Amino acid sequence: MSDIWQQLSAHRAATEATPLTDYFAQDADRFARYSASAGEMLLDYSKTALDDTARDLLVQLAESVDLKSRIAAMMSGAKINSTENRAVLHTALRAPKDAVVEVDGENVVPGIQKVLAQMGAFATALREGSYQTKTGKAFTDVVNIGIGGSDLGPVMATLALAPYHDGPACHFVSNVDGAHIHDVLAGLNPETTLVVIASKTFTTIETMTNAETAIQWLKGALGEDVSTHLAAVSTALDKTAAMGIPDARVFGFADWVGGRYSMWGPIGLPIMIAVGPEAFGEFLAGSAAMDQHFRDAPLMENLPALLGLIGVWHNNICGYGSRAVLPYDQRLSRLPAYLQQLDMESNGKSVALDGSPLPRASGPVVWGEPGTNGQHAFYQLLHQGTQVIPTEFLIAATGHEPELAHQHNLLKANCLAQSEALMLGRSWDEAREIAIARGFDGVDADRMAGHLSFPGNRPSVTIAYPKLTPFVFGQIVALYEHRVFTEGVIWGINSFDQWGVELGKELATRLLPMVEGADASQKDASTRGLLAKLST
Ligand SMILES: O=P(O)(O)OC[C@H]1O[C@](O)(CO)[C@@H](O)[C@@H]1O
Repeated sequence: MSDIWQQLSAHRAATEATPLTDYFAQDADRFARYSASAGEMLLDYSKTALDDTARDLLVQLAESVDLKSRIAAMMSGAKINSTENRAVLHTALRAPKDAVVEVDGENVVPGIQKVLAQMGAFATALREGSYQTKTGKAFTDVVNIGIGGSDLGPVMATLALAPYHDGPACHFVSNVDGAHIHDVLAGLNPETTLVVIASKTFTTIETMTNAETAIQWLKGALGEDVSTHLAAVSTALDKTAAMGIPDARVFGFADWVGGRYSMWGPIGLPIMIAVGPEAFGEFLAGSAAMDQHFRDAPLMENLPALLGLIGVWHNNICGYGSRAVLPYDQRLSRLPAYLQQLDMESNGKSVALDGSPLPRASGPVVWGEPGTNGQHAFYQLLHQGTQVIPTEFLIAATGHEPELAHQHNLLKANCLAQSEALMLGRSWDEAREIAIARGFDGVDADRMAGHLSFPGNRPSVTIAYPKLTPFVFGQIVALYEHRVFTEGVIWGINSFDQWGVELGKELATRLLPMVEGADASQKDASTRGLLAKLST
C-alpha cells in the first residue's frame, strides 16, 4: 500500500504542470470517461487532474484496503465502530422491508419497520389534525429541540424538501444560547405547538436545557400537564420517561445508529411531519438506491467511492487541505453545514484504528455556501487566492418553479461558468489585452495584467441530477455518507466515533460554577482574565 502512495506522489510530481485543458485536448471522450452515474445522478470529475494512471492507482489503493469487504462488513452489521464496540447500521434504517440485517444474531429490520410505522401513524394523525392539542385543536407548529446529528439533518431536509412540505410548520432550536429558543418560541402559540425533544443520548446539555425551557413555556400557557404537547426521539427510553413524555410518543432507536447518520430513522420525525410518510419513504428509497450502488457498482463506476478517491487525491497527493461544497440549489443551503458534521466529526481523526498516529493527513476542512451567493462573497479567493481549494458543484436540470425557468437557466449558466473559469483561468497576455482595452498602457497595463489574470487549473467536480425530489435528496446525502466512509477506510480510521468532542464538554461543566462566581484561581491567566471580563 505504501508503494501505491509513493507511485501516486511520483505521478503527481511528473504531471503537476500539465494544464487541465491538455487532458481535454488529448482525449475527445474525456467527459464520458471521467464521469459516472448512479441512476439519473451524474458525477463529472473530468475537470480534475486525474488521468488514467492516477485513477488506476487510486482504485488500487481502494482495493488494497479491501473497500468492498469493508462496505459489506458495515452493511451486514459487523461491529466496525471498534472504539465503542458498535455496529454501524444507518443503511438498515432505509433497507427494504424484507432485508435481513443481523446484530448479535438478531434481525434488526422488523424493529426498524415497526418504529417507522409508528412514526408514520403519528405524523399522519398530526398532519390530519386527528391527534389534537390539549384544548382539542389541530397542531399548527412543531418545534424540534436537538443539536448536531439530532438537528442538522432535519433542518437541512425540511429546507431541501420545501416544495413537498404540506404538514405543520417545523421550527428548530439547537443552540444553548437562550437567544435561539427565545426567538423561535416568540413567534409561536403554545396552545397549538408540539415540542419534539430529539437526543440520541438524552443527556446533551444544550438539548436538556432547551427542553426544560420549552416545557416551562408550555406549562405557562397550558398548566402543569403538558404531556399532550411533547414527543421524544432517543435511544434512552428510561430518560424520556423521567422527563414525563408518554411512551406512546417516544420513538426509539438503537446505539448502532450514529448521531450524524440518524435522520433516516426517528430523528427524521420532523421531516416526516413536514412532508408526510410517503415523501419520507421516497427519501429513504433514494438513499437505499445509493446504498445498493455503493455496494454493487465496480469502483470505477462507483460514485461514492470515486468521490472519496478524488478527495484522497486532492487532500493527500495534491496537498489541498480544504474543500468547498457549492450547491447551486438554494434548497440545499444547509448541506455544507450538515457535511461539516458528517465529514469533519467522522474523519477529523489523528490516529489509526489501532491507536497509532496516522502517517498522512485525514479529513480536510469542509465548507461552502449555495451558489450564486458565494460568488459574491468568497469566490474571489477560489479564483485568485494563493491556496488551491477543490470545489464540488451540485446542480439540478430543472427547478420546481416552471414559471421561473429563466432563473433556473441563469443558475445553471453560473454553475457551469464557475467550473469553467476555475479550470481555464486567464493568461497574463490575455489579461494585458483586457487592460489595454480598458485604457491602460505601458507599465500600467503590465501592472493591471497581474490583477486581471487567473491561474486556472483549479479542480472541481460537478454532481448533476434531474430535480431535487425526495428520492434525489436521499441519494445525495447517502452519496456523501459513503464518500466519508470510503475516505475513512483508506486512511485506516474509525469514522464512527467522536472522542474529540469530549474535552470541551467536560471543561464547560467545570467552568460553569466559575462563570457563576466560584474560585477560578487554578485556571490559566487567559481564562481567568476572560472570566473577569465576562462577569456580570
Ligand atoms: O443526539 P445527542 O445525543 O443529543 O447528541 C447530539 C450530538 O452531540 C454529539 O455527540 C457531539 O457532541 C454528536 O455526535 C451528536 O450528533
